[in-house]
Amino acid sequence: MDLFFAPDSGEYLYSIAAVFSFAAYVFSNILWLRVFLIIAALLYILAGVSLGLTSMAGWNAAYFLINSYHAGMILFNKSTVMLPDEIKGIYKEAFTTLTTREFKKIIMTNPYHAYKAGDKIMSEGQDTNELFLLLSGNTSVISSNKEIASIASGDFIGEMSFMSKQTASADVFAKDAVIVAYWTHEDLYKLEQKNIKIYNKFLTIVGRDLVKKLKRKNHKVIESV
Ligand SMILES: Nc1ncnc2c1ncn2[C@@H]1O[C@@H]2COP(=O)(O)O[C@H]2[C@H]1O
Repeated sequence: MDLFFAPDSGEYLYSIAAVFSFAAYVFSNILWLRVFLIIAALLYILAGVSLGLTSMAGWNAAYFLINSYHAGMILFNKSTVMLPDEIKGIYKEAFTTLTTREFKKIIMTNPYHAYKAGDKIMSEGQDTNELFLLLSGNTSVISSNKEIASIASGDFIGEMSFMSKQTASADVFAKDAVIVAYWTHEDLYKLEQKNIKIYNKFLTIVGRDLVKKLKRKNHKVIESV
């Protein structure tokens, strides 16, 4: 404490705080930036108390609280959550670019839809407003009265019309009991506005799904030649 109240200690603390503030802006990683600003704010508070500058201490207490809150939120969002069994495998297969918390939040945007065997999920040529993710069950993709593909759990349905802004390219029927998570285009627009980083990760996942389907189609064509 003596050292703290020693003459010049306020000046030293102020200088060290300034170094931490300066260093904070070197980081492009927002968490480290905030951690350094938290340390700097603490040092400014001590400097303010030591120098008898109440407003310096007061304002930095406010900065300390704001940055602590945001750093806490970043760590909270990074922390792992338990995923329900029906989505654990799907997460590991395709969604690991999102944190488990982000994935859980996205997948639970709307209550799941359930379909019985034979139910039509999408109609060729119709405008679609929903993008589905098949959580369980199997579906059949039908065009010109022929099954052109089947879609299993972990795959999207309706991603083509979502990406191309065109009508559905085929009919899709449930082959057995099917459960899907879904997003309206409005849901995804809201996600884009609210969190562009998560939205871009989500779009990349949808893009990968399309590539996977294209590869499957290529294999089929090669096999049939
Ligand atoms: N060749 C294919 N392989 C896998 N899925 C397909 C294929 N063609 C169409 N689909 C799916 O069927 C859906 C019909 O609606 P969309 O065109 O929006 O999106 C389509 C895909 O999800």
